[in-house]
Amino acid sequence: MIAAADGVVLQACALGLRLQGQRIVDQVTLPVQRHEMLGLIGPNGSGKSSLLRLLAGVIQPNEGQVLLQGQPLQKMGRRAIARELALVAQMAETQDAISVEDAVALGRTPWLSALQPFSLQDWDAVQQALNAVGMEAKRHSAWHSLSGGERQRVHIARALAQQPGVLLLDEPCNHLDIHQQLSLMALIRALPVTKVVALHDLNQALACDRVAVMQQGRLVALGAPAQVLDAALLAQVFRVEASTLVDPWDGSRVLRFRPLSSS
Ligand SMILES: Nc1ncnc2c1ncn2[C@@H]1O[C@H](COP(=O)(O)OP(=O)(O)OP(=O)(O)O)[C@@H](O)[C@H]1O
Repeated sequence: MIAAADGVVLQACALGLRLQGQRIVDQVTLPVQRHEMLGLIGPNGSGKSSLLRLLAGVIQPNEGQVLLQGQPLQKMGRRAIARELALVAQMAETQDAISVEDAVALGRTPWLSALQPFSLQDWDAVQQALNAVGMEAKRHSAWHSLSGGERQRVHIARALAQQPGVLLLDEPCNHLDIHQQLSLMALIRALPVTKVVALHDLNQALACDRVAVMQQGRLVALGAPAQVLDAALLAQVFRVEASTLVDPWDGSRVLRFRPLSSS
């Protein structure tokens, strides 16, 4: 559990985003605690990706602001932000003619300068990141030769090589087989950094420290998964009837769903 004294590292303050006259993110205030794993959940189109992009400074809000370590993101340079925070976007792309190792090495960019060229320490960070996602055997492979799941792992390795204090991940388990999903979630959970993870699998969300629930651009609930993900919220936000089972293997809670009729 996260102690309040750990402090807030990233904060959305009354954030609003409008696109083509539509409210995509609406008055979202969300403090992210140091070293917590915060699951960001909500139905398709509820604004999860948009909120992550706002939190990363990739897009600018129409209202409110984002504070990173207490500083307004809009006043920070890209390089300063990239030293603190990495975003692994959904379906992120990379230049075709690049090796896996070079794609991961791009994560070191915020730390390099004319006076500080790529060093052994940078290669160490790349090596560790490749090991963490189990892609060291493919380090010399061409990016375009990878499967969808392997590309996803390389994107995560690039973010890890960046060595940020805050990691934002947009549906990191997309394209991954069940073994890779479980090992990636365990890897993410064990990282000694602050994590905000957009997830569709509500059973994966149960393993987060807290969950933030989005609906039509608004933050409608925030708290411990066991408290937040009750039958009433699941019906109202996700339009499902849920039952809770207990896994006899370890006693953990498992959710099962049936769709509610749309009427
Ligand atoms: N560039 C854009 N222009 C107009 N509308 C947009 C744009 N980007 C996103 N939207 C709209 O904003 C809403 C929220 O999209 P967003 O991708 O943030 O939702 P999401 O919760 O991440 O969805 P999903 O679970 O399907 O990935 C959607 O209705 C989407 O169509």
